[in-house]
Amino acid sequence: MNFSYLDTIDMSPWAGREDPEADSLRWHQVIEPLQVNAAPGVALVGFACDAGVARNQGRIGAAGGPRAMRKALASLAWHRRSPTFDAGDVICRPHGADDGLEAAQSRLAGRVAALLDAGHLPVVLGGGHEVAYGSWSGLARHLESTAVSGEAPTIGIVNFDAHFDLRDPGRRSSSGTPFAQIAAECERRGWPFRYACLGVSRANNTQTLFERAAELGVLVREDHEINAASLDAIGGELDDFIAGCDRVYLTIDLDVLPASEAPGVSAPATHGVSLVLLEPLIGRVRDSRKLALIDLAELNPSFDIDGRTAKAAARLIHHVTLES
Ligand SMILES: N=CN[C@@H](CCC(=O)O)C(=O)O
Ligand SMILES: [Mn+2]
Ligand SMILES: [Mn+2]
Repeated sequence: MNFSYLDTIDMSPWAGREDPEADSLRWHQVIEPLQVNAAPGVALVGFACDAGVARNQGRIGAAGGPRAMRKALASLAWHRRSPTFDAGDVICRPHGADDGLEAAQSRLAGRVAALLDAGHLPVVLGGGHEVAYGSWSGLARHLESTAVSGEAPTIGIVNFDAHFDLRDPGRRSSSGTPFAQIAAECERRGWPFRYACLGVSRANNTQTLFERAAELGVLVREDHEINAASLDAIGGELDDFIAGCDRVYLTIDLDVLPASEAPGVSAPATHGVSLVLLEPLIGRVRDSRKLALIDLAELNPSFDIDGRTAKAAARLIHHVTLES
């Protein structure tokens, strides 16, 4: 692992309220900058990038997502036991006419793979949903290097999203293409492609995307299907999906939340799936013991209202990293 970046980790977002009473710690008082040979724990990595959103004709600003998520997380109460680290940012920088997206995704993959090799649970803070291709590539790199020769790992992708993000990458990938890119990469490697996309808005995904999802055998649940009455049944489907996978990659596009709960995204959802419904489903993924990697995408602080979306993201990070 190349640890040269460890000296540059910016801990300035980790500040906030301090209570004088005992057992009153908050995230900012516990989180540490990642060190070489640190004990395995949760490792936060920022992906400061919205080049994929720009390519996808979206509202840019997601590059500010990692800092806003850290600041929202800083003051949340600490209820964990194992260590938590800030593993710095991967920053997407243009080089001349190149917006730098592929290079940034590749650097993210390297960092995620190294964190996994060191036994950490990476939580990647996006960034547009182009983060997913970098995140998954890191897990793939890690599994490749640890797998018994010739064995194809079954990575289950659980995506909470109003969108499939299965657009044809054609000549240019974007925030709308990561799962099509991963499907193609799985095919190239002879690996199974297992994808669950929950919270999809029919009104915001074309017929072609629904057809592609069907061809790829995607487990789909639309936004309006996820309600209090269906929650247990959909949770059961999720459990069955996970049972068929070796490891799970959980990716949360914050635009799965209703626009009132998450206004600070590129493409706010008119219907969405409320946090109240999302949390129990995410809890099932967490408790599966197969969760290897998490990312949160599309937080765009420039469109947020009163930090609502950043707070929702922080709450989800808190929830998904809770120990039983
Ligand atoms: N990350 C994905 N984005 C959506 C954007 C949709 C929109 O802008 O309305 C997609 O490509 O489908
Ligand atoms: Mn989306
Ligand atoms: Mn998405």
